[in-house]
Amino acid sequence: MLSSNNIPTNTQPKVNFNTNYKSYLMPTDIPQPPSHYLQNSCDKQINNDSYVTSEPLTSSLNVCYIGAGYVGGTSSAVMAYKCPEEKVTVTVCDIDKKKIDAWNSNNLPIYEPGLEDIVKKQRGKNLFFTTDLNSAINAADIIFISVGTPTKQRGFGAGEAAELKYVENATRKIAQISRNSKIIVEKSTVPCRTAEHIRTILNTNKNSQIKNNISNYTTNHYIKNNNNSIINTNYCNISNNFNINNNINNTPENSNTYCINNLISNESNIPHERINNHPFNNININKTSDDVNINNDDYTNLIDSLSLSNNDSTLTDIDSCSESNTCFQSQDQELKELNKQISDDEVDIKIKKNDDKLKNEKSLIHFEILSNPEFLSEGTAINDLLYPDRVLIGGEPTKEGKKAQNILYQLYSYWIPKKKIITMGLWSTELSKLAANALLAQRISSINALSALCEEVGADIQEISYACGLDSRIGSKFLNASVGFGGSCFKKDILNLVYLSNAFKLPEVAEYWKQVIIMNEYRKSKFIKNIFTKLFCTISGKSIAVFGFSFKKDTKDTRESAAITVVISLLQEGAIVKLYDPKVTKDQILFDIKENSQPQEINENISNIIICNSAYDAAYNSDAIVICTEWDEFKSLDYKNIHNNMNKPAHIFDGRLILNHQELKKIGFNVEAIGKKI
Ligand SMILES: NC(=O)c1ccc[n+]([C@@H]2O[C@H](COP(=O)([O-])OP(=O)(O)OC[C@H]3O[C@@H](n4cnc5c(N)ncnc54)[C@H](O)[C@@H]3O)[C@@H](O)[C@H]2O)c1
Ligand SMILES: O=c1ccn([C@@H]2O[C@H](COP(=O)(O)OP(=O)(O)O[C@H]3O[C@H](CO)[C@@H](O)[C@H](O)[C@H]3O)[C@@H](O)[C@H]2O)c(=O)[nH]1
Repeated sequence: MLSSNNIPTNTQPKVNFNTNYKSYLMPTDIPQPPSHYLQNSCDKQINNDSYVTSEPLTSSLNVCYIGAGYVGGTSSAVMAYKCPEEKVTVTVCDIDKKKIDAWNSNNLPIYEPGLEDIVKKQRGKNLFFTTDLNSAINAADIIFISVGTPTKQRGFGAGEAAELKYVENATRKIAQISRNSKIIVEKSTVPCRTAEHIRTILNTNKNSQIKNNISNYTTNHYIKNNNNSIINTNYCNISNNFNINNNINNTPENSNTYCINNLISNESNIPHERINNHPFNNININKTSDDVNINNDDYTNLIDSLSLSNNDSTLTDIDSCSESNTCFQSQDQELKELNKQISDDEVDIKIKKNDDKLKNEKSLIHFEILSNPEFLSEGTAINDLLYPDRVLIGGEPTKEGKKAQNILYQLYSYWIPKKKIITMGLWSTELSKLAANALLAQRISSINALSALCEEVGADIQEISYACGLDSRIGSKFLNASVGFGGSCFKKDILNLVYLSNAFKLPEVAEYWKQVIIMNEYRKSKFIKNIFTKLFCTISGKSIAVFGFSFKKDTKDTRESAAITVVISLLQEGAIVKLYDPKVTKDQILFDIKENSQPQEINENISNIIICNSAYDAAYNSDAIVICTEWDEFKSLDYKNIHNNMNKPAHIFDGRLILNHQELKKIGFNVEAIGKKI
């Protein structure tokens, strides 16, 4: 049985929230839903009935997640845990072997309360982690794309737009590999209308389409070939190592792909955009010491054998041999057999026959795209996935679209009350995700803007939050003032919204949302400036203990953590930073400091940071404590003892409002906190 020790539990009395559940889905040790869970179902149903039917899933489902990060790893595990093992198999794949190895080990790549127990329970039963994308994609009925969509660093939209190359790569991979129809689900957070791009890429690159292209090009090739002798003077080095991947690499230095492209374009004058779509752009032909020279006949036969093969094994062989030369060996064998003169007529007939067959095959593959954004928060991911406020399923209002929505709806209803599963249009679903994050972040920036005012006028931001939160129209959540919000999502998703607004020529809308980020940066810098001022306007040579480095408690994720900005600023002022975080590793901390330092500062910054094993070690002989993350353990430290071992006057700067400030004052600390005068 599952040990629920680390799975988030709820102390509320058990609620039998869905009597339709089969008993094996509700063993008694599964964490129970929060008491409000069933009562507050969504106020407004968006025409659910027109999208879904009550048909249950009739056959078993193979689910694949592409991307084994925070979202792919946790949501797949919960899906495997909550669905019947004999009905739903979940395979999570990633190109990062280290990450997959970690998912398959006792040392998971991410920390989330409750995650380890669930993974240990399901792994090897109906939950699998693999780097074998091809097999996972091939076997899947439903594929969730859960790769990263960070802010673009270069080129158009740099600093604002979402980097969609990982989504596109995953999509192209699906197109290349798929041999049957699939439902493709956008799980990653993407800009509005990305589903349209995914659909276009899939439909123009599906495997049979690729074969069609090959055969068309081959036709050109032969005709050209017989009309002039260019090919006779061209020799092409092709290694015996085929590797289908998504990297289009046209540089002559790196790959012979260039050679093949040149060959094709020189010969047949095919425009470059067509070359870019050519299947050989998806076949990376690496140079190795085993390079072989392929002459005209072998080359044409090679194309012939690729394009005219009646079964799928040729491409499958190539797919599966990315790290060995076995495929080419068999290819080579095939070439020898095929190495005979074929008359033009024969070729044309052969191509025609295959084109008809392939066109037929192509028409059978259908990809239906759904949008199903994830709303989990780090640190509470398992609870959020078990008891989400809502699940959005966006799809096309077509027969196929509704059918696909219905399948996903049925899958989720294994553990989520049906009223919480909302079906709606694709674009609304995509935008809802950005909107939700923008609204949440906006609340924090609003309260943080007020906190700055509180510090000047003598009001207390916690009292303001309490007073405002009691208004049921406002609500009390996400009104905690802090040193600033962090995490991998808020900033990037708002920037994405800003980019989208500008792209649609709505500069006022863009400016409005941008202000949420400007306020967040302001909140961090005001906090840092206060530390500087209260330490007598010089920090140089002083020891500052920093408590917490992750962007919030209960996660070891440090992406966009406010602590990074605080620590870098302290180091820039010449402080010795003694840092303690209960979960973040030393390597991660040093990586973040290096990444965020100016090149000329890196060495000095690294030599002035000491990673400590406890809060007590960090505070020992320090001049000040700076709380950056609200880890629970910081609330119950022996601050009297800590104070005794600090340089005097001992300062404490509470960037998370988690400490008892009056008690600390009594001990003798100089206490400063966000949004109040102590
Ligand atoms: N982290 C969160 O709390 C959270 C919550 C909700 C939504 N999201 C969104 O979900 C998406 C994923 O976020 P994350 O935090 O899980 O990212 P992550 O960086 O933790 O994981 C992404 C994974 O995708 C893998 N990957 C990239 N390209 C691949 C490919 N072609 N094939 C296979 N694997 C590939 C990477 O190796 C990486 O392991 C983002 O769009 C994010 O905005 C994140
Ligand atoms: O009142 C608050 C609440 C949060 N924070 C900070 O805001 C940041 C984000 O916190 P949170 O939203 O809890 O964590 P995330 O994991 O970033 O989750 C957000 O981003 C995810 C990725 O898109 C979404 O799925 C979630 O719904 C959304 O809450 C953290 O630094 C928190 O410390 C505050 O300062 N004050």
